[in-house]
Amino acid sequence: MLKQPHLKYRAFAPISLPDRRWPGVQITQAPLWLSTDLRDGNQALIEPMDPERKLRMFQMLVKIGFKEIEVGFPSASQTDFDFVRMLIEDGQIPDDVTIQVLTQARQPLIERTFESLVGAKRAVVHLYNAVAPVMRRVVLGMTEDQIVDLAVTHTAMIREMAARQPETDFRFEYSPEMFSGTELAFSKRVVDAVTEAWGPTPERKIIINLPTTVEHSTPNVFADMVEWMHRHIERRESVILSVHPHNDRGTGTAAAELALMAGADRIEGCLFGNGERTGNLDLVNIALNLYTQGVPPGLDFSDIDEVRRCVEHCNQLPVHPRHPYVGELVYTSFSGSHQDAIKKAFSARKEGDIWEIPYLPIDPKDLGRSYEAVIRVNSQSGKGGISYLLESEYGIEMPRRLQIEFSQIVQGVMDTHGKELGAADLWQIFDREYGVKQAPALQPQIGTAEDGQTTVQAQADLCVRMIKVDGQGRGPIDAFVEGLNKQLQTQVRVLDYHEHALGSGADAQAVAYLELRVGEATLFGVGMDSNIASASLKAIVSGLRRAAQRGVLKLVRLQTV
Ligand SMILES: CC(=O)SCCNC(=O)CCNC(=O)[C@H](O)C(C)(C)COP(=O)(O)OP(=O)(O)OC[C@H]1O[C@@H](n2cnc3c(N)ncnc32)[C@H](O)[C@@H]1OP(=O)(O)O
Ligand SMILES: CC(C)C(=O)C(=O)O
Repeated sequence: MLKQPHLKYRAFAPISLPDRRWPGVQITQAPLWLSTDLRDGNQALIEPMDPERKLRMFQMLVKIGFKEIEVGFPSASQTDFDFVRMLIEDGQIPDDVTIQVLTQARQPLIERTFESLVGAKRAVVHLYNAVAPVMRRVVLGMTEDQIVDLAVTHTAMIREMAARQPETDFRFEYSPEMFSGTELAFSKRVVDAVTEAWGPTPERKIIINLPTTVEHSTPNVFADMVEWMHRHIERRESVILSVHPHNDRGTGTAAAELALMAGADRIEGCLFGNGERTGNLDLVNIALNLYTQGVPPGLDFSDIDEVRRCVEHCNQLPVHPRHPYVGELVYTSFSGSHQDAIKKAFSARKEGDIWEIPYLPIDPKDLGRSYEAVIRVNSQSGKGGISYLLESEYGIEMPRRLQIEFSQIVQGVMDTHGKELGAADLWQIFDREYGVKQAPALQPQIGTAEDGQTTVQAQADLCVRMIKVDGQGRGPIDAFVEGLNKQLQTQVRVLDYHEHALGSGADAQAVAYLELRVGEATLFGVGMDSNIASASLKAIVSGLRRAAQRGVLKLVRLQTV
């Protein structure tokens, strides 16, 4: 065994392009898109799609807005051949959509390919052959000249066959397979020869597609290679320069974006990055990256979960929960500081503002997702997340110091159970702690004394005892506290007061949050009632009951009801 096994690998070589321009380029428009889900994606599946799945995928791609769709390798299998026939014969191809099919540079395969396309209005015939040194040497056993000849001969053959089926508007794509592992000068030689053999014009361009069949360099090297081709190939004005990245190093998206900056016009890939090995380029990722820069991608992902369901059904492969833009967890923050920032940014945001929500690069609603899962609470969460959930799901707008108090209570529960808490769990904890829903009746009678002061008579169940309250003050709260203090050894003071309405119309409720000083302790009480004064009095009782449970409340007189 080798002592240093890494020494069997060769490092990729940088490209000499000192005046490279791509690093300063900004992408300001969407590329032409080609979905190869039904070809490169399909050929990588454990079980290739059956006709039902193929059609469902095709229809989804059309619905998303793809105008060029590679639908298969019709000479490879009867299933692929029949699918192309079905699309054509059943009129499944909309007028503004062009199908594309792949073939090797072998006459019988090309003949079969043309057979599959009889009757199509438009089609792109896509020819490939490997050009990289290892493929020339090991797989094809051909010299450079023979490779050029292979490509040119079969391009000419396709041209002739296309001329024999004039009812179809044929376009042509050529891929020097393994371009990213090939000497640039040789790629240019093959591509120029093929372009000449096809004879494109600026009005009827050839598609030259540069694949990273296997990604084996950093994306800047691929960008250099694309820019070099963009600047050196002949008849550039008659060429649509396309790229076809794979994702072996996990940088397929970066490679595609840098390639666009380097001069590529068109991108091939699959939805959510299905495809050989680590997959093809993820087209959704690129499209939505553009979207978040204010560039319309021309593809519709406004119901991204529908697309995901379709892709999972057709590919019989799951999409990872952390997959960009679509994963189940990608709009969810668990950690406290993220939740805090999101909550504050949502509160500060006004209709029509630029989207600037920290930790949320895109508005989930733009993709048909809700804000429900944006914040989830576990042991990493803080007050921001907890209060966001109670506010968004139950309309509870806790004042800041109550948020701090309540988050410590939640943390205690979390430390005991260690599980995620949903909004309903938080509401249960809140209700249990502050006794909101089952608050004891107060039966308050609020009146006005001769001197204009407010009078309150009520009964208050303080856990330890039910007491009768009879007080007078500047308002109902003041009067109630005055009445309470006459009977309490531990004196009560109201430090802060917040209230808001919950719901509207006949069912509207007021929620009051009162911060109390009870002896040496400071704590909150919460009250809910259809009457705002009663909600406040209930909040005081709620706080005192909590104080009693902690043993910090002492009565002076035992004046029971
Ligand atoms: C990077 C890519 O994704 S390219 C697309 C790859 N996709 C597929 O291969 C899926 C569909 N393919 C198939 O079903 C089959 O490979 C077929 C039907 C096309 C051909 O099958 P077979 O004739 O049995 O050949 P096989 O698959 O073993 O291919 C190898 C032969 O094709 C030759 N070959 C490979 N690529 C090409 C090409 N682009 N042009 C011409 N010949 C080629 C090889 O040199 C080899 O030739 P040899 O038999 O003389 O050694
Ligand atoms: C046929 C070509 C474009 C291909 O699929 C690849 O090189 O990955």
